[in-house]
Amino acid sequence: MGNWIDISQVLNDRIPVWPGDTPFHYEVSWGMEESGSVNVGQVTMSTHTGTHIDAPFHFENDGKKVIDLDFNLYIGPAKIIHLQKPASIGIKEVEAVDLRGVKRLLIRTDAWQDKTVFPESIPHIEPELAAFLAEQGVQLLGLDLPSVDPLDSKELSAHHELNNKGIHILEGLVLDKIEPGEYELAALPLPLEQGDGSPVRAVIREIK
Ligand SMILES: N[C@@H](CC(=O)c1ccccc1NC=O)C(=O)O
Ligand SMILES: [Zn+2]
Ligand SMILES: [Zn+2]
Repeated sequence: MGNWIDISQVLNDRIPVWPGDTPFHYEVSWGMEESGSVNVGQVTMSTHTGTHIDAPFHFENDGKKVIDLDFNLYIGPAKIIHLQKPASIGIKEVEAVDLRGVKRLLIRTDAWQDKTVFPESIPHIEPELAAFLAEQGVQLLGLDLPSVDPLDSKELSAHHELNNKGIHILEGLVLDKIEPGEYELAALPLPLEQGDGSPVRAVIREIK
C-alpha cells in the first residue's frame, strides 16, 4: 500500500465560495493573552465550501441530513477515472469504463484549474447517467467540481436524479495530479445533525 494522498482543498480565508454564499473565515476568538493558557478558534463557513459532501436535505426539504447518512459509504475502495475537460458527463463519456463492482467512482475532469477563483462554468452530470451508474452498483460519485449540475441550474436535475437512484455526492475534490486507477478512499463528513452538507478531509491511497 502506498501513502495516503490528500485530495482536499485547503480551507483558508482565500478559498472561493459559491457566488453569494457565506465566505470562509477562521479566527482565534479567545487568544492566549486573554485566556491565559490557550488559543481557541472559531470557524464560519458554508457547508458547500471546498471539498464536501451533499446530504439530500440540500436539495429536498424532507431529504436525509448528514447525520442520517451511512458513513461506511465514505470509506473504502474507489475507482478514479480521467475525462479530459468534457463538455458534460453522460453515458457516452463513461461507457468504455469497466464499472463492474465499483461502489465509489471519482471523476477527474481538470475543468476547474484555478481553485483560487470560483469557476464561470463547469461540465455537468447528465441526469441519465444516474440510472446507468446505479445499475452497475455505484453509490458514491465524486468530482473535482463544485457541483454536479450547471452552475446556473435551479432544477438541480442531476442532484435529484442521483439521489433518486441512491447515489451520494462528493464535490470539490483536488485530482490534478492523480492517475486513474484503483484506490482506497476516506472522506468522512462531520456528524452534523442538521447538516445539508459537510466539509470532508478526502484522502486516497493506491491499491497495489
Ligand atoms: N448545489 C451546490 C451548491 C449550491 O447550489 C449553492 C451553494 C451555496 C449557495 C447557493 C447555492 N445554490 C443557489 O442556487 C452544491 O451542491 O455544492
Ligand atoms: Zn454541495
Ligand atoms: Zn451539490
